Amino acid sequence: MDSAPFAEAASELRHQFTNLLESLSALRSLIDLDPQANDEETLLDQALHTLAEYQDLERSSVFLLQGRELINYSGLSREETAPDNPGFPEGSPSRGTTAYSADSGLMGLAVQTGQLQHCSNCAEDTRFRSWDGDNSVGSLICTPIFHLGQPLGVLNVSHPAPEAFAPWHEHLLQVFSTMLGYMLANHRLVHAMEAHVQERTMELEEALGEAERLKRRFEQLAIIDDLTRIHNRRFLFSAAAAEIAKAQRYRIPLSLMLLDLDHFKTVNDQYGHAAGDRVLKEIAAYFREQTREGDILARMGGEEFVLVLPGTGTEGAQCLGERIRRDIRSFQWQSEDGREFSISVSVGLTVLSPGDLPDLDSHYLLERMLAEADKAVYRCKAAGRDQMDTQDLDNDPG
Ligand SMILES: Nc1nc2c(ncn2[C@@H]2O[C@H](COP(=O)(O)OP(=O)(O)OP(=O)(O)O)[C@@H](O)[C@H]2O)c(=O)[nH]1
Repeated sequence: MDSAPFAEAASELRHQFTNLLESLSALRSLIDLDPQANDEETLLDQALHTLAEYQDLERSSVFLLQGRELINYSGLSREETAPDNPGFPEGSPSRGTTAYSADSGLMGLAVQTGQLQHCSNCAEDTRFRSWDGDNSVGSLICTPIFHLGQPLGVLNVSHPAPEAFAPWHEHLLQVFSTMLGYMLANHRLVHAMEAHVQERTMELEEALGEAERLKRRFEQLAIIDDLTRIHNRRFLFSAAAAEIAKAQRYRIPLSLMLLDLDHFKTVNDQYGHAAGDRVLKEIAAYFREQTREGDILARMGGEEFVLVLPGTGTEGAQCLGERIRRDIRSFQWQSEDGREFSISVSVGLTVLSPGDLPDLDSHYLLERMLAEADKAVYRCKAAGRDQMDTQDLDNDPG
């Protein structure tokens, strides 16, 4: 019995079995690619490498659809399948520079019909148009890449010899391009989500920044007097108590001055409320000029201001208070209708000297200093205004 046909059949079977195994290996390697790790071009390059690793393909490339054009994204020739030599085949168009109409040619046909296009003898097939006069293509398969019914591009494999591809090549490429479609869609989805998350994160950061600015603005507004733009009573109570605590701890003097404008009601009554407002603003600005860094200036309310001077004892504070009194007396204002007027101020001073009442709570001490300064102001008013009086804190133990 002639055993040759059996040997031939066995050899063919072995050949087909090897092809099947290699096809499965190519598909398995494709599954192993991480679609999230790379950009689209790298992903396609890696996909073509897995294909070339297991199959006898001379060239392969992927063209992606952009509008009505197919743009080359990845390409590989046999020589380049060495691990450290990825890229386009020599002489073929470089990445991203060649565009084919998606409405014509073999690739166009693949996109339009959604069917694999197999050109087994390119020299004689009228559907085939060579790249820039390249006649080295004998066989070509263009497989459409689709995902959920949407065309994404075309996977091309070619061989210089005609009739190079068998039906199992077509089957493999169809499965391969379907999986490639899933990978591409997955990759785009992940990246679109990442971009979306990044955009939302930036928006959130901007909103947080804005909220922080608004918070600071409101905090600022809460401690600033509307009319004069200097600090208000709320600020005074927290800031001055802290300064008093510091003065007690480091045993340094601290002066507190209450400045109460005299007969301010008369200013409003005689020259108008607008003139009164202007006086308050300008006097606040003048007080600000007189303060040093670290001093606290606040409008207590109405026509009453407070100056807290850390590190300043009785002599320095009296000197400043007297200068302020004289200056204010000398200022001339004008009403809306051109009448000139001046005002005066009564200054009540109290001084915390080093070692004074060290055990008292700073908030309580502040209240006490304000009350003492108020007594001093009261005495000024009673004595005819436009003067300064000092109330010694020790003279009136709480
Ligand atoms: N224009 C203006 N007037 C204010 C403001 N706040 C308080 N006043 C006025 O300041 C005046 C304070 O009057 P009084 O408390 O009687 O004190 P005074 O007239 O200065 O008299 P003495 O303090 O006793 O010298 C009132 O007429 C208030 O209406 C303000 O923001 N703008």
